[in-house]
Amino acid sequence: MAKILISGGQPLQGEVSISGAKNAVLPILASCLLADEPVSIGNVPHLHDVTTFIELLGRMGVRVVLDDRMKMHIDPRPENSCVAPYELVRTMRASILVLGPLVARHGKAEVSLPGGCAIGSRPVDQHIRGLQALGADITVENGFIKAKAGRLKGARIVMDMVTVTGTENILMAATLAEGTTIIENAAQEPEVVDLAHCLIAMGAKIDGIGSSTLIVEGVERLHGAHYEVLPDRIETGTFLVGAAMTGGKVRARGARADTLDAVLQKLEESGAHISTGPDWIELDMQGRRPKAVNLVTAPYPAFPTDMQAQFTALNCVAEGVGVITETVFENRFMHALELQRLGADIRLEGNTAIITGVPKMSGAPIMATDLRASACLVLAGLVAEGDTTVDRVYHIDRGYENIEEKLGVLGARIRRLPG
Ligand SMILES: CC(=O)N[C@H]1[C@@H](OP(=O)(O)OP(=O)(O)OC[C@H]2O[C@@H](n3ccc(=O)[nH]c3=O)[C@H](O)[C@@H]2O)O[C@H](CO)[C@@H](O)[C@@H]1O
Ligand SMILES: C=C(OP(=O)(O)O)C(=O)O
Repeated sequence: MAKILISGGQPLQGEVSISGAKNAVLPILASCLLADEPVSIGNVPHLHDVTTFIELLGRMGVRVVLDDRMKMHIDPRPENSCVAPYELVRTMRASILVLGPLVARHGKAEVSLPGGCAIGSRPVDQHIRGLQALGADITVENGFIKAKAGRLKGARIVMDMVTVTGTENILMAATLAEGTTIIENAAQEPEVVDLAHCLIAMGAKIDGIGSSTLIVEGVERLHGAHYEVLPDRIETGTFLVGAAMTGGKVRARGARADTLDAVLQKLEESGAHISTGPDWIELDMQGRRPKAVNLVTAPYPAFPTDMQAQFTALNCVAEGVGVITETVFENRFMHALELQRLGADIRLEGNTAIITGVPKMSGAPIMATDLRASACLVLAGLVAEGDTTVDRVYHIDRGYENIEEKLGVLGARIRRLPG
């Protein structure tokens, strides 16, 4: 299994370009199943999850071609199967996003239950309930969600909790339903907004984008379109935290500051100087050690759970005591044990981590348990004295494009050791 080796101690300095957002491109790829013409997508990140999603679309007979300008062309027309098999779904939860489009356009879908993962149980009851409200007949049998429907019918759906992919699945299905669908307590994440804009480019009628109430007027068909994916706010935040932890100065190019308010606010609280432009964000720590920050994760626009692990790493080497509370997933502190192996002082109390910053951590072999945990361990390796090897880096490849190359350009001493 490949590992990443980091020799700590170098401040991150320079410019890094930000890739398209994983959590936007995956629902956008799923939305192509709704169209009856080819769709092209730009700013597609090279990620393991994208490859898996393309394989999943391929199993459904969808043709996906990458042109020489790195635009992806997706032709959904030769559909011949509506099954998302376990071996693909189990490696990527976002596979559940084919459920809404398949049932809306083809009136049938069989999607393997995604199951639990390292960060929590992650049920899909809200996806199922929402699609049932639109008229789909859904059963769960032999580990598969089996859905059948005629043309879906618009409905008012109040989500029990804010769910990102749940909102996306229902939103996509509602675009082809007859009549009006109102989704209350909808997720407001920038990736949901990006999906809505892509659906509009394909001919959907959606109001309330970016708010907690989405109103969808169903249309007969969605047509082809071209869409450019939003820059990845979590990748951006990860590099900025790296700069803050190492006392460095980094400019993230192709980044969107307006999607990162809560994160930038916490970085400023940690002592960083932040400047922004229309498509860049610069963080300057001026060689200082960060100050510890307190934060609570919650749905957008509050602090994102996908940045929690990275800030846990920052607090490990900060001045003072930082308290981090995770409210979105029930088991998202797996990185704490690994950080302790590097010498971090972390006390876990239920869904809260109390972190007392230490002046120095020291390198050790550590193991990634999930995507953002692996990013946090790489960041910790950048400041730990000596060598850190992070094992199971396949997690990081799910969501970060060329992370070791990008960090290398910023001056980190990092390389991949083949498995
Ligand atoms: C591909 C993608 O976009 N992944 C993101 C998405 O995951 P994902 O969409 O899976 O996360 P959700 O927003 O659905 O989860 C939020 C909470 O709702 C619960 N829940 C969700 C659905 C449901 O039917 N029932 C239920 O109980 C979950 O267990 C969790 O506690 O949003 C998360 C929260 O911002 C991010 O961490 C993930 O990176
Ligand atoms: C949890 C994440 O992704 P996923 O929902 O795809 O597991 C993430 O991006 O941090």
